[in-house]
Order: sequence, then C-alpha cells, then structure tokens
Amino acid sequence: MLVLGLTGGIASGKSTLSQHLANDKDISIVDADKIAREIVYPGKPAYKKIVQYFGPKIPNLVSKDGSLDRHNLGNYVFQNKAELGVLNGITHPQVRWEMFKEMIWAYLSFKRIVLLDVPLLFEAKMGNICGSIIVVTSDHDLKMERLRARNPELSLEECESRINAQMSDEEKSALADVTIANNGTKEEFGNKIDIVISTLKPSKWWTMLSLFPLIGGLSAIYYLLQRRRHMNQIKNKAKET
Ligand SMILES: CC(C)(COP(=O)(O)OP(=O)(O)OC[C@H]1O[C@@H](n2cnc3c(N)ncnc32)[C@H](O)[C@@H]1O)[C@@H](O)C(=O)NCCC(=O)NCCS
Ligand SMILES: Nc1ncnc2c1ncn2[C@@H]1O[C@H](COP(=O)(O)OP(=O)(O)OP(=O)(O)O)[C@@H](O)[C@H]1O
Repeated sequence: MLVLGLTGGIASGKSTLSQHLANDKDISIVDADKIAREIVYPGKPAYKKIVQYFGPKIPNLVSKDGSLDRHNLGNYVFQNKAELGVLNGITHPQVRWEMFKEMIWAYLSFKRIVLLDVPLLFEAKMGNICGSIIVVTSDHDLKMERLRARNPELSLEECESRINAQMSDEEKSALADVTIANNGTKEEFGNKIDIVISTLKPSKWWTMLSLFPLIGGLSAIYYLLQRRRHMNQIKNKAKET
C-alpha cells in the first residue's frame, strides 16, 4: 500500500482533489481537517482542554449548543502564533492517533493507496511516513477569491492571516514529489489528478505483497502464544508427577 501525502495552502484545492478520488475503490482517504473537527466535539478530552485554556481569553468561545465557536477560536489563534502553537499542541497528538487507526484499517482493507489529506503535513512533521507527497498550489489571488467565496464570514484580513499561518507554496513544493497547480477549471484540475494517480498507483500484486509483514507478525505472535501454552502444560505435568 502506498501512503500518499496530500498537502497545500488553505483553499488550494486539497478537498477538491480528495472528492475527485472519492469513488475510487482502491483509495482510502484520511481527512485530517475532518478528524480535527471530530476530536473537539463537546465532552471530548481536547474540547475540555481548549475550553479550559482559551475560555478565559476568548469571549463567546462556546456556542449556545455547547460546541466550540470555530470562527472566534480561528480568528484568535491565526493572529497569534504562540496561541496557535498551544492549540496545535492540544489537537495534533489526537489527530495523529486517529489518522494512524484509519491507516491501519486501510491497510487491512487491501487498499492500494491511503491518501493523507493534511494541510500541515510538513509543519507537523508527517511527511516522513509518506511514500510519496503531492502538493496542490494555486495563485495567491485565486486562493483569496476561492476562500472568500467558500467562507463568506471571513474578512479580507482574516483570510490573509489564515494564509500566512502556513508555509508558502514554494516551500511546500520544494519538499514534495509532485506539485499540481490548480489555477484552471475544476475539469483541468481533475485531468491532472488522474494522470498523477495513474502513475503512482501500485499494482494489486504489490499491495498483496505488502501484507506479508502483517501476516508474518501475526504468525509470530500465534507461535509464541502456543509455545507458552505448551511450556505451561509441561510445567504442570512435571508438578503433578
Ligand atoms: C482554528 C480552527 C478552530 C478554525 O476552524 P475553521 O472551521 O474555521 O477552519 P477548518 O478547521 O475548516 O480549517 C480550514 C483550513 O485552515 C487551515 N488550518 C487549520 N488549522 C490550522 C493550523 N493549526 N495552522 C495553520 N493552518 C491551519 C487549513 O488549511 C485548513 O484546511 C481549526 O482549524 C482548528 O482547530 N485547527 C487546529 C487543528 C489543526 O491543526 N487542524 C488542521 C489539520 S491537522
Ligand atoms: N479549479 C477550481 N475552479 C474553481 N473553484 C475551485 C477550483 N478548485 C477548488 N475550487 C473551490 O475553491 C474552494 C477551496 O477548495 P478546497 O476546499 O478544495 O481547498 P482546500 O485546499 O481543501 O482548503 P482548506 O485547506 O481550507 O481545507 C472550494 O470552494 C472549491 O470548490
């Protein structure tokens, strides 16, 4: 199975790329943004920590229904690097753990590719676990235009501070294996994605071979358990005689 990293700046087109591949049965998509939203549902450990730390600093951090007001929290942390670091420190370990579980599931489901859609793939040092990395780029003005259309509640300054909270496209591209520019139509973007994926997708045989270490590991555990049982039986017999 190929662990394929997908990253890029805010509103560059990562989710659009993932959606384009959503119906491909050989690919499992792990969406870090979705996981990051789920681990802060009311009552979850990360939720409690965020409310405890940011509650006294951000008015109206918690909405009437008890959920976090993500707009208020975002505005606060994207204007303050140190506070963004605190939020990352609370959320990232759990995001990593949930991603790891989804990756194991993809491995056991014979997927040929597990696609890790992670905006902060390099910042969170997750690039090392990827066999290959795709970076999606788009021009700054297009990003702003798409971001404002998708999130009309954000002001121009808020959009800028979100873009500036991440590494630049150039820095990300330098660390990637493949860069896909998303400056044209969605159709053009889709065609580029298909070409890249068809060259990266491992064969079915390779996918089956990659299960060998798992089968080997499980066989070794089974052998050791059987051996322990056998030794205990011998010990018990020796005691009886
Ligand atoms: C700050 C929060 C509350 C803002 O929520 P909001 O609903 O407005 O945005 P959403 O979560 O949909 O993220 C939108 C985009 O913002 C960018 N972004 C999100 N978190 C971060 C971050 N910590 N640093 C830089 N950029 C970020 C990403 O490009 C992401 O795709 C939220 O993004 C958050 O909890 N971030 C911390 C967790 C995290 O790092 N998530 C990213 C995946 S690991
Ligand atoms: N080629 C395109 N033409 C027109 N609109 C596009 C194109 N690509 C993406 N978009 C739109 O731009 C917006 C941002 O794209 P998308 O959500 O895929 O970015 P993202 O990188 O996942 O963003 P984020 O980091 O915030 O999660 C979406 O509303 C999407 O529909």
